[in-house]
Amino acid sequence: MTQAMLEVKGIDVFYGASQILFGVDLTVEKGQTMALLGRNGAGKSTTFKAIAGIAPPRRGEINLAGVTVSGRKPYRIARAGIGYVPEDRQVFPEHSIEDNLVIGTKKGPNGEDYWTLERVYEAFPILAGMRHRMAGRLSGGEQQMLTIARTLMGNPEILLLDEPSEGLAPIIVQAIGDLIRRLRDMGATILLAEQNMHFCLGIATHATVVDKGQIVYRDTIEGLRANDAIKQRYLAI
Ligand SMILES: Nc1ncnc2c1ncn2[C@@H]1O[C@H](COP(=O)(O)OP(=O)(O)OP(=O)(O)O)[C@@H](O)[C@H]1O
Repeated sequence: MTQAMLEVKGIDVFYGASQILFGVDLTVEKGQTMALLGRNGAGKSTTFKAIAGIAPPRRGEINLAGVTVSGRKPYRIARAGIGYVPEDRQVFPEHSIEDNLVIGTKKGPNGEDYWTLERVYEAFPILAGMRHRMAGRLSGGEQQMLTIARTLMGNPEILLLDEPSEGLAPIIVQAIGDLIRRLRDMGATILLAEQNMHFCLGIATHATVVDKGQIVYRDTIEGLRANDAIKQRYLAI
């Protein structure tokens, strides 16, 4: 049996006294692009925050390549190989694109150094063309790309993308989609949270649906595409 890259096992997450996640199970195998779908407020971002160690689960555990990472501080989880790209694009605005990328440079947990400045510029030609521009002067879509690129510079084992298409113009959404597809085709392991199911249908290989803090469905993306009942019930199309 192949070992899962990411295994979320029965996590309960609370914000203060309110329980937000109820026994969430989620598995991502190496090389999969898993879409985590659900309505606004369903618990997608909270699941990501739990994995990244920002909202530590009260029960359950999270394993990366068989090693338990839940309970560690966020920086140690990042160092273990979880590359988390939060919803709010976080760039260093007073620094150039190139400086932002260099700041993110790190070998992977097993010494991997596939992602170098050169390779990132190859994958993100739009960033290469303006490498000396201040990050604060980029558009929202360009900042989103820079945040993804900077996270890749840390050579993560798995990339967590929280609603990368949110608030962006359709043409930029398409460019971000093309980029994620390229990463997928290179064999990257990706967990992608989205409200926009249509965006995921052309990108993801698998889908998990969360509703009211519980997992209600998991299948291949083809399975989801063919399942009108699930789409209507949980994804409001
Ligand atoms: N810091 C917080 N304190 C209390 N409740 C919160 C907090 N953050 C989120 N919630 C609540 O947790 C639930 C799940 O939110 P979450 O952000 O995980 O949903 P989501 O599926 O990512 O939706 P969105 O698309 O809006 O980001 C919502 O009911 C939300 O109101």
